[in-house]
Amino acid sequence: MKARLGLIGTGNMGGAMVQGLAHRQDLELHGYDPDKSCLERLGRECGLKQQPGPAELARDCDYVVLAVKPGLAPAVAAEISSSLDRSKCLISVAAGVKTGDLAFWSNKACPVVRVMPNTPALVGRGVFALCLEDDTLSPEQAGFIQGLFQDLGQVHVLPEKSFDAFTALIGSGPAYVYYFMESMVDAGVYMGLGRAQATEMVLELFAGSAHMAHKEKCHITQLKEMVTSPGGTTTAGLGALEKRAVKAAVLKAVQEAARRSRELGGK
Ligand SMILES: NC(=O)C1=CN([C@@H]2O[C@H](COP(=O)(O)OP(=O)(O)OC[C@H]3O[C@@H](n4cnc5c(N)ncnc54)[C@H](O)[C@@H]3O)[C@@H](O)[C@H]2O)C=CC1
Ligand SMILES: O=C(O)[C@@H]1CCC=N1
Repeated sequence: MKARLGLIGTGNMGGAMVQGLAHRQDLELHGYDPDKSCLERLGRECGLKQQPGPAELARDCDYVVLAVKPGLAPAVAAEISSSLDRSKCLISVAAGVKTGDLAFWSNKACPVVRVMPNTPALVGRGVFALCLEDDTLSPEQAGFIQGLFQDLGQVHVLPEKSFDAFTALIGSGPAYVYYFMESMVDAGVYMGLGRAQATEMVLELFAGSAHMAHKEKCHITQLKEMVTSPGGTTTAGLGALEKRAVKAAVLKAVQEAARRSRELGGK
């Protein structure tokens, strides 16, 4: 029998999960979102079954993914609580929202799993943190959930205390990478390259550099040194980055994101 997985909220993250899991023959995907346009598109493209509301979705599904904005999590968890039971599992991807609060809002009706994803899940290359600390979670449920997210990318089982750090670094991470990519493309345009061609070059620069870092297995600093000839162009460029404290700015950015994650969780 197919496992029934329901997504409450099919925006950027919920939608990415639906698209990433659409190929799985052993899953029946359900969705609810007040925005009917994204539900209908996912119905057409991915075979998502539309549900009339969160409570109906929770009643009909074995695994219920809460993919709404963190501020909506208390109300939605409370709304579905009477449709949940011990055989089901509530999975939240909401930034900052803690398992203890989710269990409280949903009246401890079923086990709760906290997940922090990132958007490359859309193309099967997400990085996920899973908090599997709820002791009412069965080994079968834990195994199923790990398998689910392994299908969407790389999985790290982490204690909940590491979630603010993971959220700040990896959940928000794609935005930092795209910010840096955008800056590189703008620099190319500033130096007279065409935007389309500069974009193509920068995308391959990132893809090739990441691929090389995976393959070569040496320290990232060594890879940087391989590019940096004494008295050459790279050391001139890196010197300008150091002068503007870009690494310190990156550390600060991740710290600020972690602070916001704690704030969203009410800490
Ligand atoms: N976008 C990202 O990169 C990541 C997002 N997250 C988390 O995922 C969650 C969703 O974020 P996004 O997908 O980016 O937001 P989004 O705004 O793209 O999607 C949220 C969806 O929830 C729907 N919605 C609003 N009220 C609802 C209700 N009562 N019931 C069901 N659906 C409702 C909206 O129509 C919207 O489609 C957030 O809690 C966020 O913290 C976590 C990691 C990464
Ligand atoms: O910006 C946010 O709050 C969400 C959580 C991590 C990535 N996006």
